Amino acid sequence: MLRPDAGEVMESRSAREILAAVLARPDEVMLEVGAGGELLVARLRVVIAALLLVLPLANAVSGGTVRETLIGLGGAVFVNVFAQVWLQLARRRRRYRWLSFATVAFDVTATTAVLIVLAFAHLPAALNSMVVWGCYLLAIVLTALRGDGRTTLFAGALAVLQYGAIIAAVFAFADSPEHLLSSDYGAVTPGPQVQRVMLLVIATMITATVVYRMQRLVEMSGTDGLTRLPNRTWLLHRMPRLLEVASEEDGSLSLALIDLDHFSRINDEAGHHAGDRAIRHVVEVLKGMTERNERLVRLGGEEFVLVMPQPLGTAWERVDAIRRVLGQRPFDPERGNLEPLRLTFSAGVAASPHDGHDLSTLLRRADRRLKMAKREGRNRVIARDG
Ligand SMILES: Nc1nc2c(ncn2[C@@H]2O[C@H](COP(=O)(O)OP(=O)(O)OP(=O)(O)O)[C@@H](O)[C@H]2O)c(=O)[nH]1
Repeated sequence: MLRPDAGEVMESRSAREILAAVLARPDEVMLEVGAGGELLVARLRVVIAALLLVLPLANAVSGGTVRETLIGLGGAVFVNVFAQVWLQLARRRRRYRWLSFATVAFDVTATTAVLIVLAFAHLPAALNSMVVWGCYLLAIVLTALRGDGRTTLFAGALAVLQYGAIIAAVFAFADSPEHLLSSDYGAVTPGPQVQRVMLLVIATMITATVVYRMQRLVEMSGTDGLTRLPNRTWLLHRMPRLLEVASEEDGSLSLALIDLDHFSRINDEAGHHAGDRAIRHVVEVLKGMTERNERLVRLGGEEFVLVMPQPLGTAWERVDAIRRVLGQRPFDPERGNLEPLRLTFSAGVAASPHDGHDLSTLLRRADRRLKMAKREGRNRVIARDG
């Protein structure tokens, strides 16, 4: 039977499942991607804030009142100070879980604050200034870079609530219809305001869909198609953070490079399809033996990595126990009169901080030990050089 590929699984999700995915905390790889997005948004905010400083000066030069210029300048300085604070916090990637919610609240509320200031100067400006209102849309759309559907829905809900409150307040404060007429901004009427609120809702839905799609693509790019295990991309994205956490907690992190022995023989004798099934059989056994805090990754071909939050000695014992269990569970090729085949693997283990502090050093060490295990006759696990 053909397995549906990841793309088909993605398409067949119900609306409720999609909503649940958008509301869920993103996976670790997506959080890493989102932290990069937060930093990008923070840098963009610094540039926009710096441009805002020019506006009050332009107002002064073009004959604006001193009061207007000072209010504008005060607002621009306020936004610049916060933009710098958000940038410094975003540089400490993923240190603060609340950061993206705080920055989203800031972006939306800063827009609302400007509309309120405009309302005090000229009531219709609060509801008919397209440029400032457009900042709500920007705040919502930019949440796509954070890759977290929860911040998108938060931005949308906050924008709708705050703008809805401004609409209610403006209509409540306008004593007569003339108060809602402006030569610069036109007439303020309820119809277009409802449309604007609808546009905010639509922008939120579109952005949430983009986030959902991005999350699924990242998930697919980090998943191996044959075994559904995390793949090399996942390892490259995730390991630096896992190593960082282990070092912060003064713990060890071990990595076992596992390579099936004489696997080409299975392909030669039983065929490529049986080879695929043999790989899935091995993965089933390995997955059955791994614990909740361990991660099994398919690096490529018949090569796997097992990541364990254990020191070197314990990790060696774990992998050797898995090796013995695999030896007791032969693979049935279900073809002709071929007997069940006993599959074995060789493995090299390396650990942080014992053997190194980064992924490439650990992989190099583990590979050296794996090669030694192959040379010494296969079906063994080696955790030390020489
Ligand atoms: N069926 C199948 N075969 C694969 C897959 N990926 C890699 N292989 C095969 O795995 C075999 C790996 O062969 P080698 O790297 O020479 O090593 P080996 O035969 O396992 O021998 P040693 O590693 O030296 O013990 C090749 O025949 C590949 O075609 C896969 O996804 N499916």
